[in-house]
Amino acid sequence: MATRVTFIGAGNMASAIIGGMIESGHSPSSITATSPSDAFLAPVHERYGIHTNTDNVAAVAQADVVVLAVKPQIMKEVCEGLASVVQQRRPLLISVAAGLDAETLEAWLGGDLAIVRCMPNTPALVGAGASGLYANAKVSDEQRTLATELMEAVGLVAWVEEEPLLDAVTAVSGSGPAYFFLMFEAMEEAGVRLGLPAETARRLAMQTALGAAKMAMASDKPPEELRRNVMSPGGTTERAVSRLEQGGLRQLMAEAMEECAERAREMAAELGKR
Ligand SMILES: NC(=O)C1=CN([C@@H]2O[C@H](COP(=O)(O)OP(=O)(O)OC[C@H]3O[C@@H](n4cnc5c(N)ncnc54)[C@H](O)[C@@H]3O)[C@@H](O)[C@H]2O)C=CC1
Ligand SMILES: O=C(O)[C@@H]1CCC=N1
Repeated sequence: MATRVTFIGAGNMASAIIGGMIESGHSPSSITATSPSDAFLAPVHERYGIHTNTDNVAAVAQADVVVLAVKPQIMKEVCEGLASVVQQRRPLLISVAAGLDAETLEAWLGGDLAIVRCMPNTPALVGAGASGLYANAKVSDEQRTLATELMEAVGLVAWVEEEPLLDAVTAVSGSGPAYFFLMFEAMEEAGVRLGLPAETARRLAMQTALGAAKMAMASDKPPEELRRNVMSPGGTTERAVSRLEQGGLRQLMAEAMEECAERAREMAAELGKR
């Protein structure tokens, strides 16, 4: 029988993973999503044909894998409500919440449990996600494989062996799509200032990002060399890139990503002691 996966929460991240799983051939009948609100459940049910349930406990009672996909701020309440069914059923637990560490989650769920922490990103929706995974000591090799298979269905998987590194994963890929979306906004605005229709500037910017990512992934050359290949000496790209360097792009990225990881640590401290 297919592995039965229950998502607690049916928001942006859960829907992205569910959409990607179905796209990659996972049977909708083996997936359930929960939410206290039908407003979140109706769209995922209609779009993907999965089971939905407003009762978390009933949905977990049938599950082999439980993906905890609610906001970190309500995770304690959700976990405590699930502790008894989880202790009975003992599914593999996968938390996608930023910050919250495995020890805290395990304690909220009643202790002695196999927990995988996963930091995914929303491009999972189109099968192009990037997830960092960490397993606590109770996760078996078989369960690691299961978590890998689940998340590989929606994109790239990278395991980290030290839990704090998930905050770095959050800074690179969990929050990363937003950096690129911001870049698209900025490139579109600048393209419009240079006279292009907004739609044309947007489509050119996105296709360029896609092309650059595909090319860099297919190449054995480092990004620096690929960049230099675009920069003809004395040409246009050199002028643009030196403006970005003068403006401190690298330092700005370093600072933004440090802030991101710091916020994940703060959230863990704030929420863990509740
Ligand atoms: N949005 C993103 O790009 C990413 C989000 N995450 C993590 O994913 C988690 C969810 O984030 P989003 O999907 O963005 O939030 P969201 O607000 O879109 O979704 C949260 C979902 O939880 C449901 N919910 C609320 N109370 C509940 C309860 N008591 N029982 C069951 N479901 C309940 C809501 O109805 C909603 O469906 C967070 O912990 C976040 O840190 C991780 C990586 C990326
Ligand atoms: O912004 C957040 O807190 C979540 C975690 C990573 C992406 N979105």
